[in-house]
Amino acid sequence: MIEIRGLTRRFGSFRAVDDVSLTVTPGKIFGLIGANGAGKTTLIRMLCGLLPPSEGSASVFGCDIVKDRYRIRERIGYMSQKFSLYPDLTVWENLDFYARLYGVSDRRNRVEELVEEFRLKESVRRPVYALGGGLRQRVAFAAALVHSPLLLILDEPTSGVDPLTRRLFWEQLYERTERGATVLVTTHYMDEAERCDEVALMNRGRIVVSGGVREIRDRFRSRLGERPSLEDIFADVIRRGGDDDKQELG
Ligand SMILES: Nc1ncnc2c1ncn2[C@@H]1O[C@H](COP(=O)(O)OP(=O)(O)OP(=O)(O)O)[C@@H](O)[C@H]1O
Repeated sequence: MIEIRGLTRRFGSFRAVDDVSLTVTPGKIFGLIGANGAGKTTLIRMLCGLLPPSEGSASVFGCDIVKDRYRIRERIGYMSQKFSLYPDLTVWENLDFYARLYGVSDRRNRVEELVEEFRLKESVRRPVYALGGGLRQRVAFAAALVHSPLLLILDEPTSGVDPLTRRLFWEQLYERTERGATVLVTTHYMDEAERCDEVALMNRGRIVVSGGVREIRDRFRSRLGERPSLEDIFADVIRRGGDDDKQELG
């Protein structure tokens, strides 16, 4: 679904993303984990065709992120950290706007479906500026799904939202993957990392651990005990300088 080979993005001499290679398997939830400034958003913006790479290459749905960027953008559902909704429009108008933008054929039905799924019924006539943070995130998530994309790229969708909304988000992500979609999600919540099928930990622009959650745990078992948490594993790798885990643990 996503193939990344040696992707690098420099800002001046600073490498925000540094020689990243990754594969995201179709139908899975892939978690990109890392502290603030690790390079997650920069990597995602390149994958969405919003920022050209300095070096390396990547493909999404087999489309090149530079040459075919417009085709990629049409086919993914991207929820950025930045506020993507129109504050003066109502919830319904925002969803309808995005449905129109993506050429959704039965707009009314699709918007109604999303209102139902994201429990927005009471808020449909309210302007977005008047909504609380959790509700706004729900609307932004619904907007990213309006064209039923097969790939969802979500940049910290649960940052600052209430526990109920977080649960709703995760239920939605499981449901989407069950229906065949693929999800790439960034987070710095470790409990959310544990909910993913596959994860990659980013530190200072580089991927320092990646793989299936179970497989990563197995790799670290001898070193960190019977059932190490991802938090223990990530803390251990970063403490030891990041890049050396593969050489040391094989
Ligand atoms: N346009 C830019 N110009 C210069 N530096 C940038 C630019 N965009 C990002 N950076 C720098 O690149 C680094 C990685 O930023 P990025 O936003 O990708 O990190 P992140 O892991 O997504 O963190 P956060 O969770 O805070 O968004 C940071 O040090 C940031 O200051």
